Amino acid sequence: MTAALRTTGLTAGYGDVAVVHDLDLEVHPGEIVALMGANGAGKTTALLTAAGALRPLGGDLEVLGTADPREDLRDRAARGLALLTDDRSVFRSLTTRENLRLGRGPMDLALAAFPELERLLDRPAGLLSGGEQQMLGLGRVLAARPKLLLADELSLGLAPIVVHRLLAAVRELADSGCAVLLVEQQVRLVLDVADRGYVLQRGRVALAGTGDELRRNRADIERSYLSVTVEKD
Ligand SMILES: Nc1ncnc2c1ncn2[C@@H]1O[C@H](COP(=O)(O)OP(=O)(O)OP(=O)(O)O)[C@@H](O)[C@H]1O
Repeated sequence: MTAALRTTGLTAGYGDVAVVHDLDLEVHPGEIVALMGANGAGKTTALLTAAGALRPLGGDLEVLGTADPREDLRDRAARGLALLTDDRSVFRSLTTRENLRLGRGPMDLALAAFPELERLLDRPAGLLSGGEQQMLGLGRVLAARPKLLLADELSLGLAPIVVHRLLAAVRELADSGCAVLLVEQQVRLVLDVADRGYVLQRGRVALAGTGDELRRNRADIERSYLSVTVEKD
């Protein structure tokens, strides 16, 4: 099956400083792929480069069947990519309703995924709780029925019960055929839903495997965050 996202020997970073090196990664329609690693490992840099918000420094990048390094985030969004950043991607001064109207999909689909948003429709998004803001950002994305979702730290600052709710919605989206790349530090949470995953260490893939393989290596992955060498079983 054709990958929705494929990087081959990708180098990414800022200016001429590379922080992600030689990254080979694939995300296929219908699967959730976790990109894990400690603070500063290069996860966000890889995600933003795949989205088109950063230009690759080298290597190849294919997004939804097109390998054009001149494409930016706006081009890719028009072709079915959705990016959810760790600032929750909501406009704080606009109401929930206005935020949903700015999305590329019908508001009803967002409200079907997260009915709790209904009573918050007239409230400025900046006054919503962290979990509600994340539901709003994700709901707007789900409503657009993207072909490829790139999400950064969905769990940031949220209670586990809210994170499970968000991840369940992401699972449903993937089951409907969307390819999902989830950047996440919290290994245990993301491996509950991931089909495959990669662990980055100082900008390089230290470990890659299926969800089952990675779940067996959970403790090793967590130790790798403390810079202990990761080895497969
Ligand atoms: N705008 C920037 N300019 C220069 N260097 C940056 C910039 N943003 C990030 N970096 C550096 O790139 C490296 C990788 O950062 P990145 O944000 O990709 O890591 P991360 O794995 O997502 O970490 P975290 O989990 O803490 O968000 C870090 O050393 C960071 O300091």
